[in-house]
Amino acid sequence: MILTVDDLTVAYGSVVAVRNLSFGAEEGKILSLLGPNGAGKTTTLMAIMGMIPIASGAVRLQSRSIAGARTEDTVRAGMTLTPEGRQIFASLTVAENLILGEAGLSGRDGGRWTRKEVLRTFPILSERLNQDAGTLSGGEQQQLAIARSLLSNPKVLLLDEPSLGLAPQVVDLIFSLIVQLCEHGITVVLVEQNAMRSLEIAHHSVVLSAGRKVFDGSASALRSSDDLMKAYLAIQPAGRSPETQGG
Ligand SMILES: Nc1ncnc2c1ncn2[C@@H]1O[C@H](COP(=O)(O)OP(=O)(O)OP(=O)(O)O)[C@@H](O)[C@H]1O
Repeated sequence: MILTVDDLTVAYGSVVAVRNLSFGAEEGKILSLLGPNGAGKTTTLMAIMGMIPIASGAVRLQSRSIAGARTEDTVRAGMTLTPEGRQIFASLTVAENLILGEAGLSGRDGGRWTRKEVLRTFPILSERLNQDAGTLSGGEQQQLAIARSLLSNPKVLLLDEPSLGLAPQVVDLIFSLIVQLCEHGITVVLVEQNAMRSLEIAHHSVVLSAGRKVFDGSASALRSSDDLMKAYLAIQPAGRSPETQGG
């Protein structure tokens, strides 16, 4: 396992959002982290990135303990989060947003994901380099957000709701890009409200409900369990359309 989370508990004051969560992400694979609204998915991603404190538990990236590490050190160690809502700088150009993605990483060994390589993977960004990021479409902004994350050359990329609010054909593009990243050897932890689509590309899945793990197994096993799909992802056996919302 390239990323191991062991007995993680995270609380906001007296509200325990994630309780005794353990899971592992296998190198070069896609892990789909699912669950209804408020299940604790975003909290999990932020806690393992060191963006919010953890109450207890261990997090290891390539066997190295990163629990409690500063986010920038975790990024340097090889794990990056593309947050929900993209959080690009709207009033800066695409090029400036990419430069910020590279900032602070000087001194790190060069990796595959140079700006040139990123622009090759996301060609639309090449055409938009001098445009303010705020003028991009939702799908283009999401590509910019992922591109910026890639510039830190992550071994593990955490993606929080990358398809949120995008038109169906743009969702297709984003999902195919995620598969491409995986083919380049990047381990992806994918939080998605579009549970069915996510399970189509994922190898493994972990399902949370009210902060606790209720499933940990292959994506195909989850897809074929009508009971789990219905109970935790609100997907009826007869209604398994790609548009079904999964939390
Ligand atoms: N900043 C915060 N302060 C207090 N409670 C919070 C905070 N952020 C999240 N929570 C609570 O923690 C729990 C888990 O929230 P989280 O956002 O991690 O869930 P989620 O699975 O990502 O949900 P969603 O699909 O709605 O994004 C929820 O009960 C939520 O209300």
